Amino acid sequence: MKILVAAATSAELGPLIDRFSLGHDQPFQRHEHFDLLVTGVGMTATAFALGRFVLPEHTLLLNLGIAGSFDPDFPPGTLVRVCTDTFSELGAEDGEKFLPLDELGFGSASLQPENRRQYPLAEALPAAAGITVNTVHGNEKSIETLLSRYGSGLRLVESMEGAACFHAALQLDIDCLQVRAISNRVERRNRNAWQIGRAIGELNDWAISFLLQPR
Ligand SMILES: O=C(O)c1cccc(C(=O)CC[C@H]2O[C@@H](n3cnc4c(=O)[nH]cnc43)[C@H](O)[C@@H]2O)c1
Repeated sequence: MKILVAAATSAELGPLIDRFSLGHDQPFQRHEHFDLLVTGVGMTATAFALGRFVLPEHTLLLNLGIAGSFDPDFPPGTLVRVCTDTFSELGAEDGEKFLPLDELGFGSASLQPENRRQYPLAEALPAAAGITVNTVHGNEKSIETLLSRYGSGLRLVESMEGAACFHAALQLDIDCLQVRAISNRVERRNRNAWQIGRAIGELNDWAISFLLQPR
């Protein structure tokens, strides 16, 4: 099994990069245990990078990063496994209504990986539902609208890449795990409250253990 680790920024994987003596500046690097891809932020950059760098030998795409949380049970520092992820902005407006992709007849905006293998270290993490966005929510009205669409009790987290990774893995017929460390609550933008260092620490401790498992 060869793992492709994908993250939006090298900063999110700083401790892992140091632990495995990799470089902080190259987008794609090979290591005996895994390959590492830094995609850039957002779904377009992620999809393009995965299209370029996923190789036939990769059997697992491991998407790692920080994320925002809508759920008070997932405060900053919490590690979650995103099991389902939705392109929440893909659709059409009809006056006050939002018509998701599914209702337009263009397939499903919500994706779930179809994994062949089991991954106990990932499966032990709390399960979350993800939405993937181009615009980080930071406005009370848009957060209220979003929660009225998806419900507030859904263990919901937000990233800018997750669903693009699930899409690529499904297209390429490979396993995919998305593990995110919560860096911030999704609320009226309050950058001073983001706990990025703490989230990166938790994420990298987990990822290093995962990659060092005997396979
Ligand atoms: O400022 C820093 O030191 C810093 C270090 C590492 C990473 C960052 C980022 O801003 C990473 C961007 C990345 O984070 C995800 N993210 C985090 N919170 C949210 C959110 O509330 N909504 C959506 N995405 C979020 C996202 O996947 C970005 O790619 C900064």
